This record gives sequence, C-alpha cells and structure tokens, in this order.
Amino acid sequence: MDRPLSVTALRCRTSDRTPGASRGAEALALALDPDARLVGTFGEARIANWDDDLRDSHGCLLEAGGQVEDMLVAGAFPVLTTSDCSICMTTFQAITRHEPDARVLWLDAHGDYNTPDTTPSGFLGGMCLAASCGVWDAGFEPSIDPGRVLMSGVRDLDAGERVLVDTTGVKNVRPSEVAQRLAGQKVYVHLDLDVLDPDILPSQFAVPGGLSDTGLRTLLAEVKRECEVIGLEVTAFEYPEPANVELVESIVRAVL
Ligand SMILES: NC(=[NH2+])NCCC[C@H](N)C(=O)O
Repeated sequence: MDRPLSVTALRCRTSDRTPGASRGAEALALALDPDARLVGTFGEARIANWDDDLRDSHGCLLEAGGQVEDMLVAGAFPVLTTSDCSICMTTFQAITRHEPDARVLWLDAHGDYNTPDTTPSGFLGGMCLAASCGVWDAGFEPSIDPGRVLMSGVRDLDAGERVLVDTTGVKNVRPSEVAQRLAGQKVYVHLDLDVLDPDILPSQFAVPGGLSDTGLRTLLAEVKRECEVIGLEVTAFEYPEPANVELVESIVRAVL
C-alpha cells in the first residue's frame, strides 16, 4: 500500500443490540492502528423495524460517510470497522465521489439486496446494498451502479432478493474468480465477517458453508495483487469478541 493507513471504528445505533460488536470493532481498529479513531455513540435502545432503524441510525450513517470522506481527503487508505453493514449507504457515496470508476467487492454471506417489499425480516441491514444501488429509496442518493458490484461468498438470498440481484445485473461469483474479474481495477472492499463459516466465527445471521479463514486470506491476497484496493470496511453484527480479533486482524492484513 502506498498510502498511509487511516482506521476508524464507528459505534452505530444498532450496536445497542450487540454491544460485543462495538467492542470487537474497536479492538480490531486499535490492533490495526494504535492511533485509530473511535467515534459514534449509542442511541436509545428500542426494537426497530427498518424505518425506525433508518431514523435512529441516520446520524451514524452520515458519520460513516463523513469518516470515509475525511480519510480520502487526507490522502489516506480508509479502513472503517463497525457493527452495522447499513453504513454502505453512505460509505459508497464517499468512495464513488472520489473514485467514480471504483468497483465494490461485496464479501458477505448475504446480499443485503432486499427492499421494503421483499424483506422477510424488516431488517435494514438486509436492504442496504439495494438502497446503495438505487433499487429502493432509503433517503440516501444511490451511489453505485449494480453492474459495478461483485459479490462473493453470498450464499443466502431471499426469494424476492434473488430476483432483484439477477435482474439488476449484480454478479455473484465463486471466490476463486474474484481477482480475475476485478484485475486492474480500483476496488473498495465491503467485508462482512459472516462471509466466514460460522464454525470459524459465530454471527447473528449465521449461514453454514462459508469461507475458511485461509480461503478468505487467499482471496484478499489475490485481490491485493491483481487490483488497486482503495479502501475497506469490515462489518458484522455478532462481531468477534476480543479473543477473535487476532484472527480477523490476520485476515484484514492480507489486503492492506
Ligand atoms: N448483513 C446482514 N447480516 N444481513 C442479514 C440479512 C438477512 C435476511 N436476508 C434479511 O433481509 O433479513
């Protein structure tokens, strides 16, 4: 990497539900960079459906985009660690404002490509990529063309969600194909740790059949070799407790 690393841990509204998630995000950020910024605040704990969630998380989402923007403006390589994958609705805005040609590599067990019409759970985190791609309006400008998103590790799509992925042109490919597909391009990586197998790292929305830690490290190392990686966000709900931070750090370092 030719740019200085700039790391921020963002504590999100939804961290109320999984406080371990924020501890993990902060521990990871500090492991990557002792000078990492730790920002964000807990909101009021209440059970949310997606529109409550959107309202309550609004400040946190804006903060996420602002953090990535600041890191880019400073000429740094941004790394954002957080519990809440919904931040992509603003982080991708910051990325594509600075690098209009950027591709997004979406490493996740889930597509997060539901809309209010297809969501089985009402969970905003399951709808955030679709909002980023302009499939529905969450109140944030769409930031990335679906054709510029490459998914891998995604193995749990709801029925309506699958139709949207297929019809809007998002590609979902095997891990071994990722680096070739993105070769020579500028790539921002969204890494939800539930892309790993739940035997390796437990998660709130665990889906069996995930990548091994070695498999993920290999994939990221290939991406680093073949592409120009321009930044990274590491998200998860049931984030690693401090005992697992070493494992996650070793994975993240493969792409730095
Ligand atoms: N980023 C995540 N953990 N997403 C989980 C989404 C689960 C499911 N597809 C839903 O919409 O509710």
